[in-house]
Parts: sequence; structure tokens; C-alpha cells
Amino acid sequence: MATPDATSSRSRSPSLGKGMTKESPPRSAREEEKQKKVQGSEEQRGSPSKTKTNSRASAISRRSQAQEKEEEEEEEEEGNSNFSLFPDSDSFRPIKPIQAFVRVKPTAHFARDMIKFGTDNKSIDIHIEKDARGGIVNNSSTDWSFRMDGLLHNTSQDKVYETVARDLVAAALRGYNGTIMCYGQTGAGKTYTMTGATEYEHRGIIPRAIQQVFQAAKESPGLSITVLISYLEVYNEALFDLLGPGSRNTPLAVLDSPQGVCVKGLSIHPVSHEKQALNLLSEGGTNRAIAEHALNKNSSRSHCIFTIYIECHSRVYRNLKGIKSKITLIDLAGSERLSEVPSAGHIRKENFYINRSLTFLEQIILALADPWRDHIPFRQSKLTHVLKDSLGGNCNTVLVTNICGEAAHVEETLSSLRFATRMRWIMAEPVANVTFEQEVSVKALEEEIDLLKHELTMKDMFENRLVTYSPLTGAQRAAIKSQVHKYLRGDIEEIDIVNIRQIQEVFKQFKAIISQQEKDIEAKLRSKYLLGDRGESKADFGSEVGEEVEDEEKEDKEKKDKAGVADLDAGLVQEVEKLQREALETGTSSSSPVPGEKKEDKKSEEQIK
Ligand SMILES: Nc1ncnc2c1ncn2[C@@H]1O[C@H](COP(=O)(O)OP(=O)(O)OP(=O)(O)O)[C@@H](O)[C@H]1O
Repeated sequence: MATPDATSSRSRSPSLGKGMTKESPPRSAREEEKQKKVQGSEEQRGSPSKTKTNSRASAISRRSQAQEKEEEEEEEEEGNSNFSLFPDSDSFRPIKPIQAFVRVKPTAHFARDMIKFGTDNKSIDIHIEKDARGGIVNNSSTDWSFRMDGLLHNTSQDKVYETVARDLVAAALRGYNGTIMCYGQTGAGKTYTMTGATEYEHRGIIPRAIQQVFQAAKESPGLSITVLISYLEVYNEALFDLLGPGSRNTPLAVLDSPQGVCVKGLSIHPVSHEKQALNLLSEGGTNRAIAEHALNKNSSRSHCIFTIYIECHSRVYRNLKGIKSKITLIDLAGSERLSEVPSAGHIRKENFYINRSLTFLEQIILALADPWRDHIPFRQSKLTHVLKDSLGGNCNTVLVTNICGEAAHVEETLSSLRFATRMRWIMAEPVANVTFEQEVSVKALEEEIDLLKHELTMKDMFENRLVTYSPLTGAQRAAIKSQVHKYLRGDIEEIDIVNIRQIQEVFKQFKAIISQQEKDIEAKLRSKYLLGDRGESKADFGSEVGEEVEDEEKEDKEKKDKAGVADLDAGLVQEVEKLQREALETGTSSSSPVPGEKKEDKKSEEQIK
């Protein structure tokens, strides 16, 4: 049994964790500094130093703003769990802190002189007499104040669910991922909170969440909801499928994928009704690693992660968006240091791994709470790796810290409250997971286009306009081409504009005519002038007269050139004009951008008119 003496020499600080000193890389001075900062976040009365840095200050201000807003919205949102396919913009809060609640296990020996709850039901004060602490711990601090999002003291399972889970599950039904995690010393009530007791009214968060999901499905006949379930165990730094065949023989691997973290080989079970899901919960529960010890007859020796996956789309508008979310429900193993209690070999091994993984979890929490931290070392333990996209990030996260109210456990209570405080420093930015089914979306767009075409046709019919919205036929394009030529020759005053496609075709024809003219003119000019030059050059090269004759010829040529430049310019302009006229007159006989359509001209001209 954990006694104040046994636990007082232990700190939950990652730097001092037993597993840490052996397994983790040396801590940098910056990390040490951060550790001090976060420890200072507990409002310690009588604490000698309170260091505040910019990062913490900004985190405080962001946190308090977000929290104030949240508190304001709390009452508005109460009872609002309407199921909708699309994210509810009113309840969408871009950045918010992780919520932390404290649940106190009922006891006849509650340490009233050591643990005091504020009238706001959010603050909790711990007082430890110096002598009571004893041991080697520096006893300069004897009073601590913590502030949580809510205290659950003498609270029924029903009220606990309403307070910590209902909104989160409702948000998951709108596409937001949600995580609820129970943390605390052994026997403090984590499994009771998460799974509950066998009596129906004492059922915990998981069965109630399942119920809420299926209830929502029942109340929304217009929506098609698919529910899937998985149950994972982290035991001795290995992953096991609690619902898989021969579960404990095959450890699973955790992988990072573009869609997030996934556990390779973990069975995910589709469930079509509540009872089926509850059966899986109980089946997995019986496969959990449990042991008996002084503080708990059925102590969980592993961390368990029960996940409810939700996929939803509208039955009516099957071709529109859908949502995809998951609710991750985590029951951690006891947070106390049981390895210091004499125990058998395998229990000692279990304790070592439990302590080690929780120490890494604390490190992750510290790193996530630091807004300037780039790298979060999720991969250093299986537990933290698996929880990579379930803590903070883009999901709603709620922590329930279970504590025992007896004096004998006050050190563990203090340690758990510190953990909860750190969790509250993590900011999350929940984002709804809206899915698009590509094939379905293309089909939807095609249907939409057809509908709009019909509407336009109807409108044109009412206005006596004979317009088609299909792509132009060869004949229609030929008719437009002919019209453009007539327009350029001046045979017609204007081109009838019927629809956008026709306007585009008119421009295309203009472009074709211009580029054809350019080519024709260039070719004619080349043949006329360049060939002439070449003839002269040939004559020049062929002559074998002396230098004098050459000079004379050069002089002559220069004179001729000077005199002829003006004539040549004028000649060229005339030539170009002549060629342009010719090109227009030949009209449709010039090379066509739509080959083989000449014959259709007459007919198509009439058609388009
Ligand atoms: N709020 C509560 N009300 C009534 N009984 C409770 C409450 N919390 C815990 N218990 C009882 O206390 C015992 C220990 O609780 P539980 O197994 O949930 O602890 P735990 O934190 O999960 O412990 P471990 O870490 O060892 O698994 C159980 O018999 C449970 O029914």
C-alpha cells in the first residue's frame, strides 16, 4: 500500500522518473527550465519563486481567453446534443484548452483538513502539515491551490457523463474527434468512471457514449451512420488487440500514416446496434490484464484504449459530404509508483513499464503545453505513439483525474492534480473531419449540370429563343466561320450573339483568320522579296571582276537602296493590303480550322440563324 512515506520521496517529474533515467536521452537545460516553469503553474501559496516567461504568459492569456469563452458558452450549450451532418458553426471554437475534471472517490475517511473544495466547484486546495510529509522532500511548500474545469465530488455516473462526455460525443457526431482519458492512482476509480460497474445505473462513460451514438442514429432517420469499434491494450510496452483472436499472442505495431496513427492488425468491428457494441466492450474487458493488490482487487495492469469510429452521410442527399470521426476512451493504468512496493517478478516488470509509459506521457504533456516546441517525441513509447492524434491537436480532449480523498493518499492526489494542471495548458484546435466521396461527387455534379441545362432550355422556350447548350457541331462551327468572314468583308453588319459557346467560337474564328493571314502574307512577301535578293546575291558571288568594279557596284547599290527604300515601304504596304483583300475574298476557301466542313456552310448558316 502506498504510504505518505513511500510516495513522498517520489516526484512525478519526468526528470526523476526511474524509467526516465535509464531509457531517455539526457535532458537539455531548456527542458529543465521548462519543467520548472510548468511546476510553477500550480498556484502555490508560500512557494518561494514564481517564474513567468513570455511563452507561458502568452499561453496563459490564450488559455484564459479561450476558457472564459468556453465558460460563457457552457450554459448555452447544455443539453444541446442535436445530431447534424455538418459542423455546427455556433459551437465551433477554433482554439481551446484541454478540459480537466477531478473526480473524488467516495470515502468515509475524507481528509477534510487536507483537501478543500472551493464553492465555485472548480478550485481545490491541498494542505499538508510539514511533519506529515516527512522524509527527504523539501517541505517549504505546505499549501497548494489548483483550478480545474470542474470537481466531481459525490457525483453519480449519470452526472459525470453529462459533465465530461455528452458534449464531446455530440461533437463527434458532427465530425470532431474526441478523447476522454482517466488518470490517477490505483483504486481511485478510473475503470469505474470509464467502464462502470455491472449495475445498469452505474455504467460508465463508454457504455453511455455508445448509447448516445445509437440514440442519435435512431433520432436521425435521414442520416446513414456506420459505427465501428476497436479495443486496444498497451501492456508491458506491447500492443494487444483485446477483440482479436488469440489476442495476447500477437503484439501489434503502431504506424504513422498520412491519415494519422494506425495500429497495424488491430481489428475494427462494425456494430449495428447498442447491444452488439456493449458485448464487445465486455468481451474486451475480460481480456484485460488485471491483478490483485492491496489497493485494488481488480487492478488494471495495462492502459486500455476503446475507440468508437463514426462515419455518417445523408441518406437523402447521398451525393454530398459526409463526416468521419472517432471517440477515443482511455483508461490508464495506476499512476502511483508501485515498483517500490515489494512484489513478485512479473508484477515488478509490469510496474516498471507502467511507470515508464506514464513518465513519457507526462513528457509529452509538457511538450504539448509549450507553444514554442517544434518536436513532440510521441514515438518514445507505445502509449504516447498510439495517442499521437488523440491528445490536443485537432480534437476535443477531456481529462478525468481520479483521486482518493484519504489522508494516506494525499501525496498521490497532489501528484495527480499537478498532472491535470499540466494537461490544462495544452491548447487544442478541433477541426471537423468532412469527407468527400470523389465518384459520388462527380456524379452529383453531372446531375446538377443536367438539371441546370433543362432549366435554361425551359427559360429559352418561354422567351422563344432557340438555343442549344450542348457543344457546337461541326456544321454550327462552319456557319459561325462563314458569318465571321462575311462580317469582315462587310457583307453583314453584325454577328448574332446567341450563347457563350457561340461567342467563344466567333473569337476562335477571328484568331484563325488573323493567324492564317499572317502566314499567307509572310509566305508571299518572302517569295517575292527574299528570292529577288538571293538572285542579286548569286550574281554578286558569280562575278569575277576586279576590286574596282566591285567598289563601283557597291556604290551603285547603296545609292539604289537609299532611293528605293521609300518606294519599297510604300510598295510593301500596298502589297499587304492587296493580300489581305485577297484573303478575305477567298474567305472560306482559306485553310479551315475545322477541316472538311466547307460543304456544310450553307446549311449550317441557316441552322444557326
Ligand atoms: N465513484 C465511485 N463510486 C463507487 N465506487 C467506486 C467509485 N470509484 C471507484 N469505486 C470502486 O473502487 C474500486 C476501485 O476502482 P477502479 O477499479 O475503478 O480503480 P482504478 O483507478 O481503475 O484502479 P487501477 O488503476 O488499479 O485499475 C472498484 O471496486 C470501484 O467499484
